[in-house]
Amino acid sequence: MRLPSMAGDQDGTAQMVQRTVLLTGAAGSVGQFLLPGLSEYALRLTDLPERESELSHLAGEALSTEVRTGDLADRAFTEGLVKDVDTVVHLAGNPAAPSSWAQLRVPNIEVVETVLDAAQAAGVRRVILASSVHAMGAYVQREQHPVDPAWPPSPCCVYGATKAFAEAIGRTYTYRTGLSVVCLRFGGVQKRPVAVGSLPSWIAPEDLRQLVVAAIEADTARVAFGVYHGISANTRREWDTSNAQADLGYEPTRDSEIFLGEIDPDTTRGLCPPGPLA
Ligand SMILES: NC(=O)c1ccc[n+]([C@@H]2O[C@H](COP(=O)([O-])OP(=O)(O)OC[C@H]3O[C@@H](n4cnc5c(N)ncnc54)[C@H](O)[C@@H]3O)[C@@H](O)[C@H]2O)c1
Ligand SMILES: O=C(O)[C@H]1O[C@@H](O)[C@H](O)[C@@H](O)[C@@H]1O
Repeated sequence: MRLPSMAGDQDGTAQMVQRTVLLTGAAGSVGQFLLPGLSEYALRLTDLPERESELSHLAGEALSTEVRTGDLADRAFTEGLVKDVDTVVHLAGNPAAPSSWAQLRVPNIEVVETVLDAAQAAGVRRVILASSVHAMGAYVQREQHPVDPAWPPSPCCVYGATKAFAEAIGRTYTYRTGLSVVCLRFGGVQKRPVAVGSLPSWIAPEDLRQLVVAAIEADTARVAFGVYHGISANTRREWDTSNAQADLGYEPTRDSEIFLGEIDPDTTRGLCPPGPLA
């Protein structure tokens, strides 16, 4: 599958241009599942300096893959990183739920603002934010589902609240600057679900790749801003993905149910029950 974008030449002739996609947090768990789906793009992979060897390994021999390491909290580094980029797929952050505000403030709040600000200043077309079902986890914990992505955020933990904030600041950037922002609320990104409790919110690597490519490719005139649940076609799903189908053409193909007979019988969901904040 080729995914070219069309751009006008100076003489008016249409030309195929390969998009440059910046993947942050590329050495992380989601990044490694996602990368094989992005082979049609010119890629810029980034992560912290201590992950440089993993990044170089991931980049392999591919000529169109560039590696840059640094801390996204460093504004000057991030400003340089987003130059000449078409789409930022922003995965970097602290994915641990529950975590304390002190552990989340910089990676999940300040870095998001830095990335959005640098991206809009550099003329980036779209930023895709890795959000989470934890932004809506309290609905599921109260058995209110399927969760409609248009409902107000109802985080089950501070981690989920940082994701809801990221969605809100993303929407602010779209409104004020025209930067397109697409927020994908991933469920559990795993090769296979680990327990019965994670069957409803599993997203298979294949569906993750399809969803992110669809989010990169969606026309900005149609989708300036959007929030979508990133979940496979699970028999037990508690997350409405119909707007992802309507807006992005997302057609998940995997169902966690096929693993039922071979996983841990624990029915605890990955979401956070009420209790102390962290
Ligand atoms: N793993 C899941 O199932 C899941 C589900 C929902 C949402 N998410 C979200 O997806 C994203 C990726 O999650 P993951 O599981 O791959 O996490 P991960 O911890 O495996 O990877 C995150 C990466 O971000 C990098 N990073 C963190 N702070 C950084 C900074 N200041 N500058 C540069 N790099 C930095 C880390 O070094 C790491 O490699 C996160 O935003 C997470 O909240 C993950
Ligand atoms: O980061 C997250 O949001 C994810 O964390 C994982 O541990 C959970 O299994 C998954 O359900 C979450 O969606």
